[in-house]
Amino acid sequence: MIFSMLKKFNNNSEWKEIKYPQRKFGSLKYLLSIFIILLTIFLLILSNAIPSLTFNIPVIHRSISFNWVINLLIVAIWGITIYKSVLVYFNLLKSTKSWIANNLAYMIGTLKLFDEEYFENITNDNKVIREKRIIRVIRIYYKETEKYVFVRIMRDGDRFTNEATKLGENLESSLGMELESTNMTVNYAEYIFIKRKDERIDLNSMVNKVNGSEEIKITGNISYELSKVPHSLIVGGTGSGKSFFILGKIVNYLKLSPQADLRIIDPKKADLSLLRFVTGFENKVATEANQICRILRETVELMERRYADYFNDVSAFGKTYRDFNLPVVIVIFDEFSAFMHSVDKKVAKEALDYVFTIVMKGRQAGVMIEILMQRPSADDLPTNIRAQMGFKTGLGAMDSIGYNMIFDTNSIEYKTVTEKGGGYIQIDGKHTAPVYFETPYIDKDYDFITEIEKLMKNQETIEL
Ligand SMILES: Nc1ncnc2c1ncn2[C@@H]1O[C@H](COP(=O)(O)OP(=O)(O)OP(=O)(O)O)[C@@H](O)[C@H]1O
Repeated sequence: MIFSMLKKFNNNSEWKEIKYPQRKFGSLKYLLSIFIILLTIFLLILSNAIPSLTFNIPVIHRSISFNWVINLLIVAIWGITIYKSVLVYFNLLKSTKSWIANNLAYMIGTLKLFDEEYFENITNDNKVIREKRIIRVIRIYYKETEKYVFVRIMRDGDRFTNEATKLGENLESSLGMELESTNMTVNYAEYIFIKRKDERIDLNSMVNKVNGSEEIKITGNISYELSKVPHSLIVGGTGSGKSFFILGKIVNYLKLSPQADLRIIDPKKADLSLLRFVTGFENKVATEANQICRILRETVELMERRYADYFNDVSAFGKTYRDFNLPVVIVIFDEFSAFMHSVDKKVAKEALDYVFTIVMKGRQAGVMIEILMQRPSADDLPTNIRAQMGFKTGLGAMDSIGYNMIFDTNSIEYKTVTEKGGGYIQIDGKHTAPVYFETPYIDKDYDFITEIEKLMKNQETIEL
């Protein structure tokens, strides 16, 4: 029994209900439990349950004579008292340990997430006393894992049903933890908090070697393997940090081994187009429609060549470009929707067909695409392409319609993004819902072009 109690006490991964108002664990009860423990020890000695102890106190033992009824009574009282005192201590420990329960109960109190009604009582001298009683309390459950705290607020059709979906910020400040993601269902609103606060990383910590393969790190808590999440969508308005994010990614893709083979599409001839002045990028930057289609066509041809050369018999079963040490090929397509609107339908269709082929077939051959756009528009980026984007980010302040378009979900409570480079991210296989993040920090004096030139000089032979 004690073991099962211990197990129950230690098991944080079960859902626990928040009690409101909380039961006070007063000092009287604490003193009483000490008294019970002392009494238990005394009775243990008297009832001969600890022979070694009775051996040490022969005077007490011999001076009292018991008949069997008294002995039985003592054993019964002993059993009950030891059970009660252990319970009291476990509850005491539990009440001090569960700061989550305490903080959530405090939140219920401060936000008045309960309903009260007046009841009338008649006293002995026939006086009518009106007293307030709590008749309904918002139902909150929580559970803990090593990394997360889950808080579930039940939606029972009462006045708390709507409230349940709006408590993200209050929960964040009550628990002092960062909201990682939310999950809204008809029956409950679930908030998932990360115990270890996520950290913005530095640009130079983005590539990590993990178990022989390279990981791209986005924040302290978020990282992914390119070979598993090949295609990306980055959405953000002017000044949201899109360019810094993609330039940071470019620098780090050039640090991969073998070094990534990058192709840049910048129809607005903005920052990215300047890379054409960097040695090695001359033929890999496109700004005009015909160049853009050429780069896309050449990338598709390279992909087909890789399939013909490396994946043309059963020995390639289950293998990817990494098994043949091929460099990853990444097309970075900036201002995608602006391009689609600025060219005639035939060119737009040709470009879209190439993009579609890459997103459908590119993963195994290591041919990938990153699409950047200002606004997420279902018309500009067809659903069949969007659905293949395993890495999605929405940067900067955006309305929920914008976020919903990127992440295909409308059950998330998004907080206002004020930080430059802040936004929401969802990576397939890593997140089940978008989470807040900040792009790797880049110093304002950082010289991208010089850094990229340096990295290109170190370039190994790249397959063409
Ligand atoms: N990761 C970052 N680290 C440091 N500062 C950043 C970061 N991201 C953005 N900023 C700041 O925000 C400013 C705007 O970022 P950026 O130029 O990337 O926006 P943008 O979305 O590309 O806008 P536009 O489309 O107008 O180019 C930068 O000049 C920089 O000061």
